[in-house]
Amino acid sequence: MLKIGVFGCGAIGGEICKAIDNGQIEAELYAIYDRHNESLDRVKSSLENFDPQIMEIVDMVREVDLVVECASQQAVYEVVPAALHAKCDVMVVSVGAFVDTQLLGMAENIAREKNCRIYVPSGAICGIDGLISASAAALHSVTLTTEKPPGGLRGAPYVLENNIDIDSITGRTVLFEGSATEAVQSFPANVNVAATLSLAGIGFDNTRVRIVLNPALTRNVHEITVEGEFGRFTSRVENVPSPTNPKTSYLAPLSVISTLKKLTQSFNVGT
Ligand SMILES: NC(=O)C1=CN([C@@H]2O[C@H](COP(=O)(O)OP(=O)(O)OC[C@H]3O[C@@H](n4cnc5c(N)ncnc54)[C@H](OP(=O)(O)O)[C@@H]3O)[C@@H](O)[C@H]2O)C=CC1
Ligand SMILES: O=C([O-])CC(=O)C(=O)O
Repeated sequence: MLKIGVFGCGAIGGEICKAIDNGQIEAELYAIYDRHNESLDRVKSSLENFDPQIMEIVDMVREVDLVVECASQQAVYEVVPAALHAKCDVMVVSVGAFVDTQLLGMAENIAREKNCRIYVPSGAICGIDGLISASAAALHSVTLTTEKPPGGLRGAPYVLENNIDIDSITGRTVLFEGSATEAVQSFPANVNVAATLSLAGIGFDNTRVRIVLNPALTRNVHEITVEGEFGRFTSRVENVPSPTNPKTSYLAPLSVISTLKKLTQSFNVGT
């Protein structure tokens, strides 16, 4: 049975652990880690069938077959090289870290050398399957409009650096327009989806991103438009936010769970 380690036990990590524990994913939850003991305790007490060991990443990668990073962009720098050097596969959720071309190149090189896999789930967006299919021919443009209520954007570096008082904004307001490169650096915990789109499509510099604050919303909305030789598609998802982290949509952990299920199933549907 696939031995999994989960690095980061917040909104996403907690759901993944539960899905392994209740048998939705046929794997062993071998190890977990988080920098907060309360998060580790919360996850452990939610489990009925597994009693994972708490392990720092250096020890975790020696024991498991796959590490799931669901912590932060900063954690990707620690988790991905450690896993790959130890010949351990890795699934990355804080995908925005891959805007760093040195990190991305290094990860690809080590993975090739060690014959390991790096998995990036679709996360909180719909349409990655179509974009990947379309990318087999020429792509002309990829754009993402992310629209969130204040809780989904509060605390982002861009908001803090520009002294934007998001709680005083009463109407729908475009906060940011630019490349995915700038977007994932300015909103590292809000638009990792822009990085996933960039990696699947035409790269970080060519993927256009608009971030909109909408106090009237209760959901996190991501709308994607792709144009290319195949034609044109638009996908729109109205995501229920996670109860413990309003920045994170519930679809994100579901996407990780489904990607993990794919690894353990013999029959797989979708691009
Ligand atoms: N690809 C996608 O579509 C999506 C990606 N994400 C990203 O996924 C990641 C996880 O999201 P979510 O579960 O909601 O986040 P949470 O904040 O709920 O949980 C993450 C946990 O990991 C901890 N953590 C962060 N960095 C480290 C580290 N270096 N070492 C140890 N523990 C660490 C956090 O601590 P602390 O609070 O102190 O940082 C927190 O306890 C985030 O980076 C988020 O931006 C989210 C939604 C969609
Ligand atoms: O969960 C979402 O809606 C998107 C998100 O936070 C991210 O991509 O970082």
